[in-house]
Amino acid sequence: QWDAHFDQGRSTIVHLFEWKWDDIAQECESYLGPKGFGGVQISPPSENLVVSSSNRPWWERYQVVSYKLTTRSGDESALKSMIDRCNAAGVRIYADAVINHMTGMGGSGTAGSSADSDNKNYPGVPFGSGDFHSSCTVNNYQDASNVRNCELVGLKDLDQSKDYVRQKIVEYLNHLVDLGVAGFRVDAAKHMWPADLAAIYGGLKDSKFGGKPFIYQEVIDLGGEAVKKTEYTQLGNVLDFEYGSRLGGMFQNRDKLTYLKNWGTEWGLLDGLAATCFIDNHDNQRDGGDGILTYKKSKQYKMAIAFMLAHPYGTARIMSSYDFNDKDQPPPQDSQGNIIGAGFNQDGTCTNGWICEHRWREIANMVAFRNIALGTEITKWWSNGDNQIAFGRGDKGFVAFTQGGDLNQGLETMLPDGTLVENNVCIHSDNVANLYNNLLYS
Ligand SMILES: O=C(/C=C/c1ccc(O)c(O)c1)N[C@@H](Cc1ccc(O)cc1)C(=O)NCCCOc1c(-c2ccc(O)c(O)c2)oc2cc(O)cc(O)c2c1=O
Ligand SMILES: [Ca+2]
Repeated sequence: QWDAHFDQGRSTIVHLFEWKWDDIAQECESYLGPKGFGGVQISPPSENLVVSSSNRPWWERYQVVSYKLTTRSGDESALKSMIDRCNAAGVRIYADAVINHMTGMGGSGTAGSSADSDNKNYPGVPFGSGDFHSSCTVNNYQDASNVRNCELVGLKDLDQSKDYVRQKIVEYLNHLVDLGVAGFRVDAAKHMWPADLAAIYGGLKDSKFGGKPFIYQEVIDLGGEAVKKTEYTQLGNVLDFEYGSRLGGMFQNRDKLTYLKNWGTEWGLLDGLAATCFIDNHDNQRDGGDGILTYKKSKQYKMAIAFMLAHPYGTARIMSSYDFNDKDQPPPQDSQGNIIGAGFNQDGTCTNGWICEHRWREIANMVAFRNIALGTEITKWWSNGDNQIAFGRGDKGFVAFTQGGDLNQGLETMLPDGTLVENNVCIHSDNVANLYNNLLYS
């Protein structure tokens, strides 16, 4: 459950948030495969409530109505076709699995199923009131039972201790394994008991790539709560929210870059073998506060992403967003509520309101850097004791970062003599000229 099943020489996941299946298939073949991406995290493929009242907000995809595979991203045949095309391009697919709850609102879903949330009745599965916890509210993060056994913001809370509930969830996840997914991002894992998740993961078929599907669990733990991220690491990987929070601070001058010399578990991060790391995600890029770097602060964001991809720690995931101003804003859509996918400029950047961070040169090239450096450790760490650092990865690559003015320094590397195939990349932040070298040697 800790193995992402990446194709040989690939290592990074991109979250193509709210993309349609047909567009993902095309992106796998035309960009992600050729550029060496390892996998795509897709939005929840399960039927969700149509929330017209708020103009189809992004979070409607987390309002589960049934496990039927029809959403605004496409239907089951489009999903199957996309998975096959991406796997053929060397790009794995990880499905966002929303299995803690069902929608907290009544109405109908993207596959036409009805949801009667007041009576906890979801005929599309089917689930009935006996399959849910009582309707207490999650309101005390100091009480682990409250967090697991009550309703998160009104979402009806499934009781995964029940055999029937486990069976329906396992059936859903195994259906996706049959379609060829390589694993799952487990939404709101913090709100489910590790023992129940263990039983569910235990029921999963082996992936088509051999061994259990890759599991990476969303456990929002920034310290101070009863539920700990370490409770889930023996079940699979865990998305470490401290990673993006701490690194986002470092690349906003919160502290001196020199302190990144021991970046990893000494900073309170999970063991790298159990950690899926990221700078921002679909939720905290909207309401994570200023400490979370996003595409909106592109200079610092690119530096933080570059550091994440240059450093050997964890399994890296990058966010690919659409532009938004208010936190509920839906993906680009037409008047009928159909998602309008990205278009592409001559230079490969995206149009139609999509940011496509994964196509930014500095990010895409560092995805390649990470692949080239696989299996190597940090070598030749250098710092000026303040806000300038540099390090190599074995004899495969070398990077330098500065938040303290131009870096004029001879740097010792283990790189063989060779020709520079990528020139320097200068990132000019608001205050000082930052230079980070993205040196790729053939
Ligand atoms: O902002 C949102 C949605 C956020 C969200 C969605 C998916 C995620 O994976 C996530 O991490 C957050 N939702 C809006 C709108 C909303 C949605 C549903 C609802 O019943 C009420 C309001 C909102 O204002 N939500 C309240 C604050 C965010 O509280 C949510 C959390 C959450 C936040 C902080 C935590 O420490 C934590 O453990 C859980 O997880 C969700 C998971 C879901 O699967 C669906 C959800 O609606 C939510 C979710 O509302
Ligand atoms: Ca729960």
